[in-house]
This record gives sequence, structure tokens and C-alpha cells, in this order.
Amino acid sequence: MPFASLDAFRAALAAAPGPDRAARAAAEARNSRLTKPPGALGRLEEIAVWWCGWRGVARGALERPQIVVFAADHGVARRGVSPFPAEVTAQMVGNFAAGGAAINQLSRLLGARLDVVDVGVGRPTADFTEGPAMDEARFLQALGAGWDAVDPDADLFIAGEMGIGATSAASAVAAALFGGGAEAWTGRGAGVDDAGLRAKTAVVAAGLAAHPEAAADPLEALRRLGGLEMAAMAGAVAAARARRTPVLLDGFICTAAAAALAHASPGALEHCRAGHRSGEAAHGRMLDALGLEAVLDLGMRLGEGSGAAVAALTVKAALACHGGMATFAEAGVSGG
Ligand SMILES: Cc1cc2ncn([C@H]3O[C@H](COP(=O)(O)O)[C@@H](O)[C@H]3O)c2cc1C
Ligand SMILES: O=C(O)c1cccnc1
Repeated sequence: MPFASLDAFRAALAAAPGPDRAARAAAEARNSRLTKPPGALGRLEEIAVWWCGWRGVARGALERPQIVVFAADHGVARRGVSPFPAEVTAQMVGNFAAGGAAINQLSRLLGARLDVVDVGVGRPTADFTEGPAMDEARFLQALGAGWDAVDPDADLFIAGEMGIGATSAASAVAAALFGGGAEAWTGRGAGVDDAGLRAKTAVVAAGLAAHPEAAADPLEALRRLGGLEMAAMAGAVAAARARRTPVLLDGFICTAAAAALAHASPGALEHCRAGHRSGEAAHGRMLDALGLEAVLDLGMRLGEGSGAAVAALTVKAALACHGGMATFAEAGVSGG
């Protein structure tokens, strides 16, 4: 859906539907009758009920998960904020096409549809220390590209990204949204050393200083300090909500993009769970600030949607138990 203005996108966010409460209650009732002590499947139980509520079913299985990797280049990559050169973004897009990346293996294992959407490879954002990363037209285009990438028939959606420099953009957006300064939100990304981390933190601080307007408006924070792939991820997460498709958020970059939605429209992430807690230092703090609990905590810090893809295997497990187990009555087991 092309958005003619930021207000049009805000209106789409405001129109977000809630879960199907009757389906959720039916899934909860079913869960309480299954042959196990109450609560013995731990958080798998609430994961299954969450998914059923958004899908509008009393029970179900994961059949059409979708992963979209949004790829884009960052102007700020020129500032030496990543241990890897900017050309790795395009090279990794080639690797996705050839099936050689981590996300290829995980999406195949999950049985997911994997799409790679180029929203700015070779056409970087502006360096946010010098001006807004995106003008409004480009920002709206990326939001719309993300919106359009979501398969309306998907039964679980994951947004991933590829873009050298992206953790600097995510740190800047997080600092603008949550406050606390560049130091609190800047981490090692793809692996900068101590000197690199100091330089990266200074670049994020310079970006924040250049865009005081970002603190006042979450979508402006995303436009001025974020990346094209982050804008597309935000558009995709919003589109999934419009279709009541449950979402697993990935790591630091994905969560920072989604956080802009949460700040723009309270409740915008009700259809989301945090797939994992990334090894990027500030991700846990961001999840806490958003009130999100991670499904997994494996020290992964890759991006590409990889942490959420592993978490989707846990959703599959949760739904296999919830959908397939016998009730106490069906199995003739006493005590239910
Ligand atoms: C080979 C390679 C594959 C990747 N896949 C995801 N990322 C991850 O690293 C980048 C962010 O880190 P930074 O902000 O430090 O540049 C993003 O592209 C992210 O998706 C990768 C990075 C590399 C090097
Ligand atoms: O958590 C993430 O999304 C992440 C962390 C490091 C590098 N790329 C992505």
C-alpha cells in the first residue's frame, strides 16, 4: 500500500484490530483440558494461546510462516561504525539468493517462505550525522514496501534485515525513543573492538545531536536516524497487524524499528512477541522497556530474522502440543 503521507500511515496504525477474543478463550479452555498438570508446558501454553487468538482459531498448526529479509545500505557505514565494509550488504544479498546464509538454513528447516526485498542496496540512506537519513518520500516508500511484502495468507510473520551499519541506526533510534544517551544504546554490532565501539558511540551521539526533533516524534526518529530496512520492517509489522497475523520480532535492529510503532501508537505491538533476546548489549533493556519477554535467549547476534526463525520452531512445538494432545476426557486419564 503506498502511503501518501505520514498521517496516512498513522491512520493505518490507529485502525489496528485486536485479537479474536472468543478464539483466544476457546484456545485457553482447550489448553486447560489437555493431559498434563496445569501450566506444565510453561510458556509454550501462552505462546499457543497467543497464536490462536490472533489467528482466530481454537487450535491450529503453523503451516505458512513467512520470513522477509529487507536489505539496504546505510550512509553512516562510511563513518567506520562496522568492522565490515559496506559492500558486504550486496554480497550477502547474493548469498541469500544462493541459499548460503544462516537464514536460508533456518527458513528451510521451519518450512517458511523466505523473501529478500531490496529497499536500498547500492542506494544508501544519507549519513545521519549530516542530515535526515531519509526524506519523507523515501521513508514513505520504504514503509509501503514493507507493508506490501507481507503475504496476507501467512500464519506467522518474521521481519529480518541485512545492512552494514544498521546497528548504529538502531542505536540512534532507540536513544531517541527511550532516552538515556548514545552510550546506553550503542553496542558492538557485527563485532567492533573497544576503539571501534568508542568511535561508533560518538557517531550515534553526533546523530542524536543533529536531530533534536527525533525525540519528539517516533516516526521522525525512524526517518531521520533509522534505515530503509528499518522503515520497511516497521511497515511490515504494521501490515501484519492489519491482517491479524502474529509476529515474532527478531533482534536489536528489528525491535528498534518496531519500537517506533509502539511509541507512535500504544498497543501497536500487541500481535508481536520477542523471538529472542539478542547478544547485542542493549536489546534486553529495549525489550524490558517495551514490556516484551523473549521466547529464547541464545546469545545470537546475527540479524537476518535468524533469532525469530529459531523461536518459530518453538511456536511450532507449542502448537503441536496444543493442537495434537488428547484431553483428560478423551484419553480417559483421571484428575482433569
Ligand atoms: C557476513 C555478515 C552477515 C550478516 N548477516 C546479518 N548481519 C548483521 O550485521 C549488520 C549489522 O552490524 P553492523 O551495524 O555492525 O554493521 C547487519 O547487516 C545485520 O543484519 C551480518 C553481518 C555480516 C558481516
Ligand atoms: O540483534 C540484532 O539484530 C543484530 C546484532 C548484531 C548484528 N546484527 C544484528
